[in-house]
Amino acid sequence: MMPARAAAGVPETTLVVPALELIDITRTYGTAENQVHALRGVSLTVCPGELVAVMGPSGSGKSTLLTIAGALEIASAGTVRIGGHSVGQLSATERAAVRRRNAGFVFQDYNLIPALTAGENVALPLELDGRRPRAARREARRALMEIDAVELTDRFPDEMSGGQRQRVAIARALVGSRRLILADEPTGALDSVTGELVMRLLRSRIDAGAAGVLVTHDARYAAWADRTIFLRDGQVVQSAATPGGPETLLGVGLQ
Ligand SMILES: Nc1ncnc2c1ncn2[C@@H]1O[C@H](COP(=O)(O)OP(=O)(O)OP(=O)(O)O)[C@@H](O)[C@H]1O
Repeated sequence: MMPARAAAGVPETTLVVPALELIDITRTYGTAENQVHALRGVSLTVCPGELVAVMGPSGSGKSTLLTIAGALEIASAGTVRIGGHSVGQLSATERAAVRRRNAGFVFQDYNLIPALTAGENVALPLELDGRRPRAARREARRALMEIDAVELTDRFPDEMSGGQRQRVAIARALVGSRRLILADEPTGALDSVTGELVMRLLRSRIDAGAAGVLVTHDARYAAWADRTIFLRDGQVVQSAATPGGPETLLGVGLQ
């Protein structure tokens, strides 16, 4: 008998191109006796519609993993594919273009451009990608509105608190149609209500088809992810689905 999906004209298997593939990634800093092995053979695949949380003690390699995932840094060994494109062989300019089009980044230190207002900071990635300035500004304003920060549109970063800068940085990561969101402690400087708002926004982008990697120390926020991986000394020591919320993540001995 013909399977129901085939009978309905639906292909049996649909090929999903992962938004991010890290295959056997190693990252070593320094030389000889000063060598630090930040990542040792880490593999991670994140598909559209999936949010993966990364937890682990300080120095375990979480930020390194994220910067390599976003092609900001090059791996010492291993393969990185973003949206199916291998980034290892690309020039710095080509990598920047792949990153800009595909990935939205929230950095630990926000990385806003001091000479630009919040609105201009958020609009910048769209403008760099060829969007007309007025349309980019309109979209930036919408992104700021979503995160309850539209009143910051005309303010410069040094006129904002840490939490306000963080909200602008999140708007910049989510603006446009980026298919991969990489967030390093995006809730660090935020009160718990705003933290929840950020996670709801991130989750709705993921549910609309983006993919995400979220570095967090907080199991409450990791519970918004579909899966959590735990790093220790640059290696994945555990990977757990999170259907039951934070309870499933507690008690794994992370300090
Ligand atoms: N640019 C660098 N040069 C030398 N060593 C580095 C560099 N970046 C990271 N490291 C080292 O690599 C290891 C992993 O660092 P990483 O910042 O990825 O850890 P982390 O888990 O994000 O830590 P935290 O939670 O404190 O942010 C650490 O030992 C760190 O000192």
